Amino acid sequence: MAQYTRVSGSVGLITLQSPPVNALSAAVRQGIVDLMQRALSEPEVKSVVICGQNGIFCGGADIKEFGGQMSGPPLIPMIHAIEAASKPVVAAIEGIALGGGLELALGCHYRIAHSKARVGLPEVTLGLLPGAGGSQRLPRLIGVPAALDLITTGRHVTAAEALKFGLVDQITDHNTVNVAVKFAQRVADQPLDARRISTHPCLCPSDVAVLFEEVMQRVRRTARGAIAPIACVQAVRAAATLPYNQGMERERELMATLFTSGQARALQYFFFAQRAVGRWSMPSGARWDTSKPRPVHKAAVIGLGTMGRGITVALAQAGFSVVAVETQEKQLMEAKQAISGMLERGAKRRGVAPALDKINYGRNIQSVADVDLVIEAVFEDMALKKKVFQQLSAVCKPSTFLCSNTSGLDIDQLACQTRNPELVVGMHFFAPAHVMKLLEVVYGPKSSPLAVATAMQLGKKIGKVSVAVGNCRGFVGNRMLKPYLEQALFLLEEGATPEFVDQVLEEFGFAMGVFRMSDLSGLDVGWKVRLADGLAMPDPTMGQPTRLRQGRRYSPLGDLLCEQGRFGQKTGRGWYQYDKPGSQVAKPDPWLHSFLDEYRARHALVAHRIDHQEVLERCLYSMINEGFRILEDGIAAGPEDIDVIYVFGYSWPRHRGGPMFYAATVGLNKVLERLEHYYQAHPDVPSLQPCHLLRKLVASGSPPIQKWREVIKKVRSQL
Ligand SMILES: CC/C=C/CC(=O)SCCNC(=O)CCNC(=O)[C@H](O)C(C)(C)COP(=O)(O)OP(=O)(O)OC[C@H]1O[C@@H](n2cnc3c(N)ncnc32)[C@H](O)[C@@H]1OP(=O)(O)O
Repeated sequence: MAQYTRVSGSVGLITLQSPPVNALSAAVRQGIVDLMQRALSEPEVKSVVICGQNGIFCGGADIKEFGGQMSGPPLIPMIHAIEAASKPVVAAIEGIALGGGLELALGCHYRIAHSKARVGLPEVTLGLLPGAGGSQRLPRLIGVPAALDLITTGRHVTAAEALKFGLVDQITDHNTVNVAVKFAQRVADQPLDARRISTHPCLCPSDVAVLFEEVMQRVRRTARGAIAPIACVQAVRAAATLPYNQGMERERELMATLFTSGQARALQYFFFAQRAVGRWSMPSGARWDTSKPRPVHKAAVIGLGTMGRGITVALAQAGFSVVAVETQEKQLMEAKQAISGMLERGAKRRGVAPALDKINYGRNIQSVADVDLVIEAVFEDMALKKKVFQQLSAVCKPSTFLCSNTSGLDIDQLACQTRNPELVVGMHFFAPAHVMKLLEVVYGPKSSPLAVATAMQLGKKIGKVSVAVGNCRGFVGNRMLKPYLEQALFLLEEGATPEFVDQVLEEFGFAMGVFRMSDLSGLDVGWKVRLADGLAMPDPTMGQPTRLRQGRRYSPLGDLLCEQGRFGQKTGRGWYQYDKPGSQVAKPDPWLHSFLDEYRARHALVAHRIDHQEVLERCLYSMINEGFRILEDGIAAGPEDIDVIYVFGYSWPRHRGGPMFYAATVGLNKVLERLEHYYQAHPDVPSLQPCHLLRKLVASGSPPIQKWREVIKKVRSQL
């Protein structure tokens, strides 16, 4: 909807009204069309101002409308009509002008923005391009290089930056609508021809062809298979090389391809999934909207290794007072230096003062007595963590929340060490903790909704996308990673090379294939866990068959590498070789290939040709199958939780929506059929056995992902 009022006698004020972000729904578009006609037909009205209610100009097209039949007046002619109007039209931009919202403003003759407003064309993040003339008007207004930057990245810019670009005409600290109304009065009689951006020439730098080539190469390199960024470059190239009308035609063609693409569907699903994870629930029925968090003013971090340092930085940067504890003097000094460096670099990037004074360092756990929340980040060892939790429980005030940054240990066992187990939750950060967006908030059987709500809110305050998950080995992310890693090793045993497996996964869109990723993380991390679990055998003569554990197939390949001291990048050798320890450039290693040949010969394994399809299906479907088990067990409340965890924590390509959305795209019956096929071929690999929920969903006619929760609920109620 939109509302019309006449202000100061001669200005027609059109206010967009569509909470929460005044998106351009069919009703809003109809309102704009009707009210523009009214303003133009009223002789007393000399100029028009367009604004949005509640301090928000416009969040762009209504994304909810994209899935269905589009109705109402289309955006392009609506914006053309505004630009062609015979009376000056001024956009009063408060809050945000994004996507179609900014395109609407670009159709206006003038743009006045509040100093706190942000503008941008984020369509690329939804698998689209600015298809309402934005790709043609923006380069005409601010030049090709700046337009390419904004359109291919989708980044939001501040009003100050927008003014520098010439994207807005004026910024104000006062009431933007009042300022815009006065401005509209002043320009009422001004000629409009020069204000119609579509009539401007597109000014290009002399080396524009080189610029497009460079940008296209960069975009292809970073897009990981996403098509929208490439189409964005093509659209801006059309603006730079074609007359406006032909450029618009090219924009339309490119948009038509994107609009119906699977990638756009995946990205739009992901947009809503990201927001859905904030509406968490627990199997007990506790929910985000009925559980109030308690404010946290002062926090503590125990253990200043890599994770503890990152967590301390994240907390301090968000304005929390932090007590950072490390019992070893040398470690403490090193950590202090590293944390200060991280804070200084971060502050320099953001143009603010480093939050060094937010942190108090200490070696004594007694110093956390008065904090509201503690995040334990000591070494991943249950006995050590239990000891720390006992100490914390004795030292801290009774109301302190005690959180563990474990990546997969049992939260309940830690809770049992404390006086108030209901205040214990897991807060699983991802390395580097001050950079990575994901936080798994893990509730155990005793965790209270208050503790979950508080950890979720803290996560939000430090800029994380927080997902509440249940307590099980590896939680969601690492639990699903296990079958994926396992399949990758089995593929090596059967004839593949690390390079081939990685190439297939990287072509799929992962930032790194499984072996390059393992080399980066360090092969010794998983090895230590397997040793502790009695899976990796330090001595091969100890009796267990080498490739079998508890009746299941097991690959000792990773253990054998570690026994040779090959821990990955840090030792200069792992699944690949590196020029020197710490180097990041992975090169195929002939030693490893001979090692695999010898290994296969020793175990009478006949290498066979493994193709792309087999690598993808075995690695991804085994992981997806575990995802269905996680849903069945109630560890994740819905598929969105899993997808958000995988995109933000495990570099799953966002334009494929996440593993569960991908399964829906492939077709659940196909995933089931292929898992059955592989399970038949490998009956000693239980992770390939299709789980009950997957079968149930297929039997229910493979409903769309938005309806899975209903089936999950039924399956759980039958357990
Ligand atoms: C014909 C095709 C033309 C396409 C051109 C386009 O315009 S495409 C759309 C371009 N616009 C965007 O990409 C903006 C998307 N929105 C955001 O980036 C953010 O929501 C925001 C506007 C910056 C606000 O962020 P904030 O953190 O304050 O709130 P939320 O993100 O939680 O959003 C609040 C609720 O609003 C819903 N919502 C936001 N934008 C849209 C939108 N464009 N269409 C529909 N709904 C939108 C969002 O889903 C939240 O709803 P909940 O029900 O609360 O989850």
